[in-house]
Amino acid sequence: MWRRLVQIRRKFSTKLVVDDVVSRAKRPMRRAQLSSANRIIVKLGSAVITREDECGLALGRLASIVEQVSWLHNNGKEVVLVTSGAVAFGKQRMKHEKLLSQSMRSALLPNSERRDLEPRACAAAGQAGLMALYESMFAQYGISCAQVLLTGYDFLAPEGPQNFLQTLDCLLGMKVVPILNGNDVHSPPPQRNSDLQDVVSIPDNDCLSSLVAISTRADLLIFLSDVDGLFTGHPSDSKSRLIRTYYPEHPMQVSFWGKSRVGLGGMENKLNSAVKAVEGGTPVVIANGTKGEGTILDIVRGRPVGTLVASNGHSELTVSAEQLADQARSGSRALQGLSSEQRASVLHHLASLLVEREEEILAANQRDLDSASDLSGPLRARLSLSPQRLASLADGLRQLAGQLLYLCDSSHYFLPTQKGVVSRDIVGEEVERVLVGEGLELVKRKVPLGVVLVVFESRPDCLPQLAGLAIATGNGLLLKGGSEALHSNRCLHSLVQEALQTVVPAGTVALVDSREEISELLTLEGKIDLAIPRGGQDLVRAVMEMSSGRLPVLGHTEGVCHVFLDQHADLEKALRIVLDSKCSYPAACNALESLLVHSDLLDTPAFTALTSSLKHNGVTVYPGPTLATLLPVPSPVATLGTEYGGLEVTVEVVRSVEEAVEHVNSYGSGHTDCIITEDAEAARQFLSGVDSACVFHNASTRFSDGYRFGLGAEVGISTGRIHARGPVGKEGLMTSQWVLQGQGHTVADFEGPASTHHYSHVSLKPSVDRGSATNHREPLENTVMN
Ligand SMILES: Nc1ncnc2c1ncn2[C@@H]1O[C@H](COP(=O)(O)OP(=O)(O)O)[C@@H](O)[C@H]1O
Ligand SMILES: N[C@@H](CCC(=O)OP(=O)(O)O)C(=O)O
Repeated sequence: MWRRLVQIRRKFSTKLVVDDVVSRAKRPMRRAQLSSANRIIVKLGSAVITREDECGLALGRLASIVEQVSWLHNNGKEVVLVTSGAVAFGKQRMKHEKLLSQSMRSALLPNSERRDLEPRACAAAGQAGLMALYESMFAQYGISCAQVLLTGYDFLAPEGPQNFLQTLDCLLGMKVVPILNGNDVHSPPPQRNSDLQDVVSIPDNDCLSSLVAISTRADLLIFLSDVDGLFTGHPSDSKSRLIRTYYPEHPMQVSFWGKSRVGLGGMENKLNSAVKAVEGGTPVVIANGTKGEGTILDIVRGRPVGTLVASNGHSELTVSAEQLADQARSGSRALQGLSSEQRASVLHHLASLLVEREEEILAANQRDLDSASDLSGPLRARLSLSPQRLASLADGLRQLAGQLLYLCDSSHYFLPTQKGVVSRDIVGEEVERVLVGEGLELVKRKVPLGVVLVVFESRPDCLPQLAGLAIATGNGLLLKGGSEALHSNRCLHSLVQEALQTVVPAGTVALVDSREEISELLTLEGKIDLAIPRGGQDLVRAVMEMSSGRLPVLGHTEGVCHVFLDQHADLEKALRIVLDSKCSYPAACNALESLLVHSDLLDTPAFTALTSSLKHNGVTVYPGPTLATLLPVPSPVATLGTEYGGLEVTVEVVRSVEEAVEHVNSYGSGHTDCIITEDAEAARQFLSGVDSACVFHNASTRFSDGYRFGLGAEVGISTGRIHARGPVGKEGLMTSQWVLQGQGHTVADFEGPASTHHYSHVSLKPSVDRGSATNHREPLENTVMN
């Protein structure tokens, strides 16, 4: 059929049209572009049309579909409906008629002797019922519809598909919704592989829709069926996964099992038809038409519903989300196979590239800044890179590399050294070694998580930090940066690739381009081990929603950081700390947002000096409700706990350390909070009372950072309460593995009446040699550890 259609089209179409199809087919298509689709074909499978209990049509969902189609139609879109269900609905009607018309004798005949319901007759009966329903439903929205029944001749006749195309053009021009179906009455009963069928019959409506989409040069084809989309295997198999995006240029491994209750084609056929449509220039979404109210509108709005089958623009470099995850997994294994010296040298290489290629990086960054003229001050600050920033990123990477190389001696457990280097590699590092019983040793060692996905906003400087941490810890990494930092991220990523390429595959650290890949990656249970959204709360929430509990998510959320000025604060320290916390980088999440002042300080020159110095540095001060009642200031802030991300700060009054602690725990975000005081007891109270990831005494909140903590770099700052809290460095990307080394031991040797061994559980000193989980060790008591 396809071959013949192409032949006919070649014969009758102008060259211009054929070229147009080829160039349309090569256009890469993303979900977001679907909102500009004008001509939309919506195909409804038989299982969408009819009820599961085989008792008539599914009126509720048909009404919802008609409502959505009408909305699109009334908003200027050209919608064509392709409806199946005539045979399935007709069968239900005919069963009833047959029962009424047959004699008692034939009703009692065994099944084998009864005549089957003739599908063509069923189609004739069902089609009339269907159309009557569509007519009355569309009429509710003031829309007329028309029936167009097609056979293979309409496409393959010598004069080509002109006849029906002209009809469709005319109907669409008159704002009538065409409702198409195969003309089953004029077609032989469907028999696949029959020559006759290839000539006159269209195998099914998936195929028909695809032919119509190509011939009418539709912008979008939607297949509504009774499953959520294309799965890797049978949808009810728990191991199967919904494929979010399918690029025909990179076919994926999919297995097909059966059809819907009443469907004709099956999913394999649907996918083949979709691929043909894509080759003809029309992207396709396969989605569930049996659930949800707004599936069609969601698809047209570009939401991640169902499976998008679309061209990736024939890019050799584009691979599916799943393939990206697989490549990162192999990359992680390759990294783990390297020595710590090798990984350290990759980090040094990357550090040098950041400095040597400064000009190239800053030029790419400038392109982003130029096209982000509408970005607010704080976001612009996050986006911009500088020679100093690149130098400190390079420094951080060298710090990370340095941490991979340490000496072990008897007086200091780990010391950096020039010679006699022994690896203290975090990959495989022993954390515990226990003699379980005679000859049976248990080792707990650190291993990388595997594949980590980080979604970050605005800040391109995250990229080398994240890549550095992944390289140091042997993790594969998938990165998705904000579109505003596209050029900077691409440039920095190419440098990471350059540093990596001689030792591990390029896919070890991959840059993900599109949002839909993210929504697909976030469903890849078992392929991605941790997702880290690094940005505002909206991003964190969106990532959590998209993964819907399938992947662990490490939330890096907002930073509503406080500084509390106790009554025993040293003014000179207070001034330095407050200004540094607020003004050194106001867009950072560790910047000061709320200043709490002890009430005893209100009428002192110290307070006046502090507020005027804030004003002098361009900071706008917003009074809290208590301050507003005590001083003649403008009206108070509407809400406490705001993250300004700019040169603004809330100032509020508290009467004691307890009140300060209470305030921070109520309005803070659990990020970083600081007390400025010379009173050791007040400091102790604050540090033990405040329940945040980082609590400081007499130090700027801006220290809350992986680099400044000596972690080399950070994945983000976790305000969650799991083991990775505060600035998350290498440790946050590791998990552990237990290794048990026995000599034929059984549990029965230790437990039960015939036991010969007993549990000793003696702690041994962990080995510092990587991969030495089997070495015999001395008991911990006998070894000195500083
Ligand atoms: N890999 C797969 N992914 C999704 N669905 C599949 C797959 N393999 C088989 N199917 C079956 O395909 C059916 C949908 O195809 P089909 O019967 O042609 O539906 P329709 O009547 O909507 O055209 C589903 O009900 C599902 O059971
Ligand atoms: N012309 C037939 C269509 C059969 C068909 O293709 O069904 P389906 O696979 O459910 O889309 C009918 O109306 O029943």
